Amino acid sequence: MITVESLTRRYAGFTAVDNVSFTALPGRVTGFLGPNGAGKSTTMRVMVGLTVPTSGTATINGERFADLPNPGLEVGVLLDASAQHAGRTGREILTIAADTMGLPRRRVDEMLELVSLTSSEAKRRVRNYSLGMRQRLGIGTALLGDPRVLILDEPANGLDPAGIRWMRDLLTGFASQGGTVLLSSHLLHEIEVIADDLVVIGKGKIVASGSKEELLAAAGTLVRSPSPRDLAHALERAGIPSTLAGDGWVRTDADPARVGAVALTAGIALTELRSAEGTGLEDMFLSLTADTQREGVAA
Ligand SMILES: Nc1ncnc2c1ncn2[C@@H]1O[C@H](COP(=O)(O)OP(=O)(O)OP(=O)(O)O)[C@@H](O)[C@H]1O
Repeated sequence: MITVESLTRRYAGFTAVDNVSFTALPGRVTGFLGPNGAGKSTTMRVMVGLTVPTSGTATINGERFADLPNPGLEVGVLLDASAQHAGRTGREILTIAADTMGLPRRRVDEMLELVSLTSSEAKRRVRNYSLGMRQRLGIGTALLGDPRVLILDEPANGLDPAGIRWMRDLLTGFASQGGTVLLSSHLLHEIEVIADDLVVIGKGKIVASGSKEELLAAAGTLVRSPSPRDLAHALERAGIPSTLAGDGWVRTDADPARVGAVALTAGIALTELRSAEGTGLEDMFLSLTADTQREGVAA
């Protein structure tokens, strides 16, 4: 289990991660989503002791990463597949990691087989690896110590379609045996297929978290108007809470018929009105993070 509590990380007056709390549970794949620069990598770096938090904590099975005696046996980490020593071969990288963790050398061959790197590829220097091969090697390194927790930043990056499916099966299999998986990805379709739980972050703050089903079902109503603020005020007067989602969109939990009636009574023109349910993860993601998107896109 991964527990993040009131985590904040500031850089010279800029708050990259702002009072973030969530858990990633055993037996489940938790998808960590957010626009570029939202704070995903920073949060994951704090989890694995690479970045010191300004305040708050991140623990793995109740312990801070820095306090784990042999961290590779508890948590497998893949944050940047290109950060591996480019002058070493794949086999050397796995062998050094196995020695560091006190694991038998046979684990190296088992991992090479698991991630489908051939023995001739394993002898090649990592600088000559393709991105997908580096990613496979990174996954092999993460799984070497047979950990119960995985923290993966964009693990599908660079993988071919068969590789993406392999990764999906690997991670769902890992979780189904009681493992905890936290993965970030911009591939929303991948997340939609694989994740049980979602944590959505925008501009350093959590904007939604919960089970995928809950979040997709509770998408509510999306309504668009040339006067979104007037609409939000009219809804408020009618006792309906709403949020401005940017680009004229307003999101509310009330059903579309009620929202339409309020707009009619208030004389506010609408350009679109629909239930957000069933629109899928991409629309949910874009509407939840519209205020924090560079492009200002809405659902
Ligand atoms: N060492 C640092 N010094 C200053 N700012 C930093 C540092 N590390 C991260 N940031 C800033 O913190 C913010 C969050 O970055 P982070 O890499 O966590 O985002 P992300 O959600 O992983 O983005 P992406 O989807 O693009 O990978 C960004 O604005 C980034 O520029």
